[in-house]
Parts: sequence; structure tokens; C-alpha cells
Amino acid sequence: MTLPRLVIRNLSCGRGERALFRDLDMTLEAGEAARILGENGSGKTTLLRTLGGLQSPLAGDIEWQSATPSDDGEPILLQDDLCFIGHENALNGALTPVENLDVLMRLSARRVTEKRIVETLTDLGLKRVARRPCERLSAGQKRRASLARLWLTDAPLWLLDEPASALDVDARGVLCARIDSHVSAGGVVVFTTHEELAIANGSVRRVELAPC
Ligand SMILES: Nc1ncnc2c1ncn2[C@@H]1O[C@H](COP(=O)(O)OP(=O)(O)OP(=O)(O)O)[C@@H](O)[C@H]1O
Repeated sequence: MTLPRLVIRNLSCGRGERALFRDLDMTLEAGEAARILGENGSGKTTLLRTLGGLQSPLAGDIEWQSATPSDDGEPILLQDDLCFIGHENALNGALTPVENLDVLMRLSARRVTEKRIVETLTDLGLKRVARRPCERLSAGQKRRASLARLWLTDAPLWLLDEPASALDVDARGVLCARIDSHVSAGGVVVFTTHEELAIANGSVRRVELAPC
């Protein structure tokens, strides 16, 4: 198996033509994580969106070791390689957590049984609401349901935008332990957070985005 390795060179990102930050360099090897820091509007979400292939960089390169070349020779990130959890929860309010996770895991080309989904939701304290439409869940319950993907995926690269938002202290602890175990197992994590997260693993790099 190829070890994951994320290399970012001279990366400039923005919205439209407007650059938010320029010339970001960062290499993350297997077992490393980076916390992206910067004031509101500095481009943290934009960076994660760019790394996740949701938008193109203004300049620079992103290389992902286990990516395979596309037809035109550009490296692409396979869906199997990536677990992206955005600031929004990406849950359909009319569907239950079980149904949402089933859809999301199918989209990521990962087959997971309903039994496993229910067990994961139960472990995350969502047993009672596992089959309730998400629009009737609290903010923290929705965030837990969205984060459940981290227990179902085997993608090596995780991109997490404010993963702890709306979580109570216990749920934050469970999330930190999950990030720890992924990094310890050789995964790579890039995340943003406005509040300190008690991630025990020593390999969390702090990367500050400097506004242009
Ligand atoms: N959909 C959009 N269209 C145009 N501009 C946008 C859009 N979303 C965000 N922006 C702009 O891009 C800039 C960077 O936004 P981004 O969400 O990346 O910042 P951030 O560092 O994640 O902020 P925060 O800490 O508030 O979450 C902001 O100035 C914002 O106004």
C-alpha cells in the first residue's frame, strides 16, 4: 500500500479572481496532521475546498501521493482517498441519519452495512434519533451524525472544517480520540478549528494563513 503524502507548493487560493492567501507550502507525511489557523475570512474553508477538489487553485500545485493520473496527466484525488466534512453537515433534512449516511457512503464508493451505520450512530449517542428526520435533530446531534462518517470511512486523507462546532465536551473528546487514532494509524488530517482541540498526537502542525 502507498503511504499517503500531501504536498502543497506555492499554493494561492481565492474566491473568483481575488486571492485570499499566496505561496502556501506544506508537506504532510503519513501520520501527520495540520491545523489551519487564520482570522475569519482568511481562507481556511477555501483552502480545504481547494484541497478537496471543489475549486481550483489560483496558482501552485497540490500533490497527493496515492492519486492516480487522469487522462490529461493531472493527478486526481480519488473519492476513496478522501473524507471531506465541511462546515455544513451535508445532511438531507428529510432523511434520517441512517439514510443520510447510507447515501454519503455510497457516494464515496464505500459499501457499509446498515447494521454498521446503526452501531456507529449508537456509539455516538444517537441511537434514539437514528431513524428520525435530520431536520428534527439538534445542532450537536446533526454534527455527530455528519461526523459518523469518520468511523465508517477508510480514506487516508481527512479534510475537516470546524469539526467540533456545536459538539458538547464529551463529543469533542470522542472526536479528538478518533482523529488521534487515524493519525496514529498513518492517516493525514487537515482541519480548522476556532477552539483548541485536545489532540494528543504530537504531530499536529500549526499553519497560519497570512492575508494578502
Ligand atoms: N460562496 C462564496 N462566494 C464568494 N465569496 C465567498 C464565498 N464564500 C466565502 N467567500 C469569501 O471568501 C473569503 C474567505 O472565506 P472562507 O470561508 O474561506 O474563510 P474562513 O477563513 O474559513 O472563515 P471563517 O473563520 O469565518 O470560517 C471571505 O472573504 C468570504 O467573504
